[in-house]
Amino acid sequence: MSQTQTEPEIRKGLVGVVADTTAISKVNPDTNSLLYRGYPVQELAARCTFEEVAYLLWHGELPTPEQLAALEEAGRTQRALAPEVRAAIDLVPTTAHPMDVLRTAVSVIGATDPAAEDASPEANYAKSVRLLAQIPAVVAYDQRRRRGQELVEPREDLGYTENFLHMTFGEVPADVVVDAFRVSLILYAEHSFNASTFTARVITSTLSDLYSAVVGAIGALKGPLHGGANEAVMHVFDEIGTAENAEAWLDRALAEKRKIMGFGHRVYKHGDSRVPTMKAALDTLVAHYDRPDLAALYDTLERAMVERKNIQPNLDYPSGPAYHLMGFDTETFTPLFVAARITGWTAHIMEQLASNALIRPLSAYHGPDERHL
Ligand SMILES: CC(=O)SCCNC(=O)CCNC(=O)[C@H](O)C(C)(C)COP(=O)(O)OP(=O)(O)OC[C@H]1O[C@@H](n2cnc3c(N)ncnc32)[C@H](O)[C@@H]1OP(=O)(O)O
Ligand SMILES: O=C([O-])CC(=O)C(=O)O
Repeated sequence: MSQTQTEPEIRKGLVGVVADTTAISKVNPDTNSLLYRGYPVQELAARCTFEEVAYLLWHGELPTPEQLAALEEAGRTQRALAPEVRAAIDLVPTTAHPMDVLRTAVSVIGATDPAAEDASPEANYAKSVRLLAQIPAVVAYDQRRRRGQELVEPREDLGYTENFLHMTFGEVPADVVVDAFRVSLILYAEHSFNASTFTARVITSTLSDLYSAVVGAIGALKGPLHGGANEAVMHVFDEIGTAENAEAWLDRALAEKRKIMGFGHRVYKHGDSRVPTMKAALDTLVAHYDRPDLAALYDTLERAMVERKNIQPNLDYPSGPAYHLMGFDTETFTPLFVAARITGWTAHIMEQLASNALIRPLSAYHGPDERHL
């Protein structure tokens, strides 16, 4: 760049860049609040089913009883794995990460949908409902096959959350477990322009199809700086072992300049608005499963991290151990995040299409000046 040109302002990682408007959710780090279509997420977590929240994110309003019944009915009848999706899952070795299996399965669901290229709002809504219904079957079957267990067929008499757990574990667990799972799904459902949602919007902005956008979003969510952190938190807990080891482990990890999984956030700098609600759900699980040792490790590491770095936990910190207590394998945690976030992603895909502009930022070249052979 010549001396006379002014340097463009680079916002590495797009930090602080407002890329577009959205009416789906509002993350406010100043008031530490998160609204879905205007409703505080804590109120939704206290009072709503996951399907009600899905409907809210997609349509902008909570459903009437008739609208909810229609959504539930549409979901219930699409819960079973199609044979070609099951066959595709079986082709993926169990050495692959479950996020890779889910990414592949969603790709096959898209490739076998005759309406995949239909980008009308009606067709995209139908695809969103289908993915909401089918992702639990993929996640549950993949965990079971890794354990050498048979597939469990869905039950149409159960709600979404109960059926998800039934397909995974072959039984519906205690109410306290079902409820903690429901809360986690609602808290994970949506979070404005996070990396995976933005990925989905970038792909959508080229007028690619909804399934391609979701496959890309799954890839973005997999990374440990984003959704992969809920799995990584559990690996940290396993590495530390017990609460007595937590402070020494943390000091070592910080000295090695490691990022402590489950802590920090790009937007929230004084704590994640969702953590108190998820921590309360974790507490009910700790009591139910009688695991004060896990709670002690959780508290000790959090206290030490706040003391040393003044960095607060994010949602993945309580979700990881909560999913562990529910009985999920650690590698299944991020696919559970997908099962929830499919609602937010698809809401954003539809919002992007309704007012589309190709997303294509500029870059400042810093390679060699023009030269010739
Ligand atoms: C649901 C979700 O996706 S929530 C996010 C889940 N991800 C994680 O939990 C992974 C761990 N956390 C992190 O890596 C980061 O906090 C991120 C990626 C989430 C946010 O990162 P950014 O907004 O880019 O913050 P940034 O990386 O600039 O951090 C600012 C400072 O805090 C430090 N910091 C931030 N998070 C952490 C952490 N978890 N452990 C140690 N140090 C941290 C950084 O090292 C940096 O320090 P420095 O100024 O001395 O270099
Ligand atoms: O908003 C973010 O950057 C990450 C996050 O918490 C989420 O996607 O839930």
